[in-house]
Amino acid sequence: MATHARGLTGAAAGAPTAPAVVVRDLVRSYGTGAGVLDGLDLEIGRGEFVAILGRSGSGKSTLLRALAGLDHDVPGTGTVDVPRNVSVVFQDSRLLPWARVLDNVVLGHEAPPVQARAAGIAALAEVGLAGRERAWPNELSGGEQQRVSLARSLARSPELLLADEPFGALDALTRLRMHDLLRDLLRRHHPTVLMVTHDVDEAIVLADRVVVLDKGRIALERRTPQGVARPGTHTSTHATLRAELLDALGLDAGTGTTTGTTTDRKDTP
Ligand SMILES: Nc1ncnc2c1ncn2[C@@H]1O[C@H](COP(=O)(O)OP(=O)(O)OP(=O)(O)O)[C@@H](O)[C@H]1O
Repeated sequence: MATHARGLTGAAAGAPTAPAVVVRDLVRSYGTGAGVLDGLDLEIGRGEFVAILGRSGSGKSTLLRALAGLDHDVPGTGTVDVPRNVSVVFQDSRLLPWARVLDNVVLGHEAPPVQARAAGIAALAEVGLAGRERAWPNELSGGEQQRVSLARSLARSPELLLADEPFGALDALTRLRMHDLLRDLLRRHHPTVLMVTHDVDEAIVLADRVVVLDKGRIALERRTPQGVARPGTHTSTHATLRAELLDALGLDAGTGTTTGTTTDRKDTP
């Protein structure tokens, strides 16, 4: 069976340069067919932001769920090492409609109630929702609900933030505002981030490194212009990288739009 080790052990735990996430030979298969993940290897450095692209059904969410430890019912092998404190943000904010905003943020928080509420109030202020603590989720816009979702993650000071198409349901303008907010939050909190997205441009402008999944393995990985090049890697300009990623996704670079190029486009009639 696959293992999901919480917390790095041994020499890795004490070494400042040790990766935050280490995935080795990860196999996941839902049925009797070919594995959705087929011996995938991935390392993510501490504080690094990795975006995962891939065609629909390429296994992006399956990988994210494995890192989140949410896949105990999925047969597979391999090892996943992640930090102890992991938060997940999904495409839909998953707020409880019967709980006020602050209660949604602190629900399940491990700290004593007073500290949890203080952390929740601070996190809501950080995402620009100071004063909305007592609002009900249905009184908020989609973008505001996603801000609450980010606040809920932030309030837990995660070492690893996993995001599954966190801005996928938002309109283009709100999405750009959320990009600015996320950058701002990451500058202050420095978690390690793995974000699944269908948007090639979003991946390039936000992440340090972009990884393309195909047939359950990594087909391509590239540093972005803002990513720090390491020995053995190369850094491209946005346009070059975009063309390269689209090619790896089997898309034509000419299909881009002003709001971003999504990897879903081929599947859309
Ligand atoms: N619970 C499940 N039971 C059976 N098959 C599943 C299950 N979850 C996912 N799959 C299958 O595994 C494959 C990979 O799914 P996954 O959700 O990881 O893909 P994805 O790359 O995130 O796709 P998308 O971009 O469309 O969200 C798909 O073929 C999907 O149908």
